[in-house]
Amino acid sequence: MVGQLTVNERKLAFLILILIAVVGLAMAITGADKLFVVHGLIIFLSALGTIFLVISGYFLPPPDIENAKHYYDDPTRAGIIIAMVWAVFAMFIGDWVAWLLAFPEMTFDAAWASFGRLRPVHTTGIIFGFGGNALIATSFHVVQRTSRARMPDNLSPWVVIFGYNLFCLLAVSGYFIGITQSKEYAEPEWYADIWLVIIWVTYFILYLRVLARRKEPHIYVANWYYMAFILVVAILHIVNNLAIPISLMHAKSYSAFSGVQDAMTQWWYGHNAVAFFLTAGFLGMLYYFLPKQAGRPIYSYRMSIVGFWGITFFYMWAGSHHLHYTALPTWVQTLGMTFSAMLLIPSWIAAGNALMTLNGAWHKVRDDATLRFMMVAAVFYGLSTFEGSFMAIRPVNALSHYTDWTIGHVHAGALGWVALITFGAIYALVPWLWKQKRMYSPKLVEVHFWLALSGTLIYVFSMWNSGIIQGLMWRTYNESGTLAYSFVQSMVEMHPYYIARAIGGLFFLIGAIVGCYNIWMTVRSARMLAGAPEFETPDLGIASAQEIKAGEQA
Ligand code: HEM
Ligand code: HEM
Ligand SMILES: [Cu+2]
Repeated sequence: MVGQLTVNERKLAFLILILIAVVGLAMAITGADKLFVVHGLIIFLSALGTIFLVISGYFLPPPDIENAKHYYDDPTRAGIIIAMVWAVFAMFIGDWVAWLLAFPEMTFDAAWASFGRLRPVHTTGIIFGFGGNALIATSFHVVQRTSRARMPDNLSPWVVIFGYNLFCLLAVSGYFIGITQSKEYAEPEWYADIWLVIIWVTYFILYLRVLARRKEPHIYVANWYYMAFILVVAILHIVNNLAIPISLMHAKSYSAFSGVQDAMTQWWYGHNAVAFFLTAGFLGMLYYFLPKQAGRPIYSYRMSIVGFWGITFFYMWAGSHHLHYTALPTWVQTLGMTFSAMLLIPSWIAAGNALMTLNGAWHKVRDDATLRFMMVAAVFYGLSTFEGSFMAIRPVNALSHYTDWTIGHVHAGALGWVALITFGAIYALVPWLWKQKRMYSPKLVEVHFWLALSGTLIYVFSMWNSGIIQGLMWRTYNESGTLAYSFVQSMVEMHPYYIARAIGGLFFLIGAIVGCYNIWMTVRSARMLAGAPEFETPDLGIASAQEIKAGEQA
């Protein structure tokens, strides 16, 4: 990593890290509560560790000029590996939580192992650790290729990757020890939030700087999706996390909002985190990697643009579907419901566009598990958005809300769509980046595919069953007008489904571990072949963005 930095960049990296270390140390020394001290130490040690990394390469010869003519891919390589580490960690915790729900005694009487703490470790680790790193890594790749422009400097992408992972580390370590502001998907406290703002703004500016250097007149549609992801996540994060810390030496803060305004702000955030983190960013991934891997232009470039504006506009208004039958004014609920129904149109435009792109390449879908990952992801994207629009209808939500149906919907999107498209993109990207003809073992990609697909189906089907049973049991009355079942009776009914879900999750986790092994072996064989003539990757084709776009004319 350091070998690629110029002398000035090394100095700057050193200074920035010293500054972070000082802040961490100050937090640790002045902290008025123990939790704050622990986080100060984590910041201090992370910066210190990275300083050693920089120092160890400080006197390496600076990069040659030749190098600067190539795309800068080291941060992408690092980002992919970090994403896979988060994947295994957070899926392991997810499966643990799944077993915990079936066997509640598994907490061993330890606070850190309770459901309330492990669950956000799973959601944050998987969405932000796995998903976020994969989005950052692939966006660096895509923006350089489709703009035919290199990173403007070598330091900024590393700042983004280091800074972002420090944020994830603060978040996840915090939940274990009991730091949370109790806002779903926005649990980290004020100092971590401020740090993320700095990193996210750096990321957005970096993205714009690459685009400003572009030699391609057109800005390819994948970049629009990635930019919407970066920009909107910044807005959501800043507004939802407005809070006042009880002091500058405490980890705790109070939200600037209260009551129903707080709820609405939170679900405007939570819903649009789904929209712009778990959807727009991954659609950017889809629109680049699927046509590339299929070797076909996008079916309709116009549809991809129309879909973009539909998704960005409609999603913004739909957040209130998380607050049906609450103190929120009915008209706001109705507004959210209406926009959720309309959302189906741009969602299916995107899913349909992806599937139609495969026309003429279906034999490749049959033979190539990487492409099949992407194809199935598009199908699950279509399914989960249909389900979401349906669940947003108020009377339907009366049944689904508070039940496992929601969890089933979440994981149809999260496993079926987000994780599968990511694995597809990573399996395409790893051989390109490490200059190999293909993955170490295409057989293992195939094995991963079937484990992931069966795991997803088992997970989603068991949650649909359990969710609908729960919903129906909770609303069944007997002749005297009282509830026919107690809550515990419904819990007993859930037990077999919870075990099934945990087994499905285990399949999914094993698949991810197989993926790690395969990626590791690909990287290793690339290292062993270092010095041998490089395989010319198809991806370096200059006119790539143009070719992918050419769909309509063809
Ligand atoms: C090995 C695979 C996985 C397993 C076993 C698993 C398991 C779980 C469990 C047990 C819960 C708690 C459910 C509850 O509160 O009743 C949960 C929640 C959640 N998981 Fe996963 N998960 C997995 C993968 C993923 C992935 C890949 C993502 C995202 C990309 C994800 C995102 C979420 C989200 C957003 C929630 C919160 C859902 C809600 O409260 O509505 N999970 N998961
Ligand atoms: C047209 C698109 C979609 C619509 C209209 C939609 C709608 C909904 C609705 C109505 C709920 C239930 C709210 C409740 O009863 O509490 C929900 C929950 C959720 N959906 Fe979707 N959904 C869509 C797509 C997706 C996708 C693609 C993903 C994931 C990649 C996703 C992730 C989630 C999550 C994480 C939750 C749980 C939030 C929570 O309570 O923690 N949704 N969605
Ligand atoms: Cu929503």
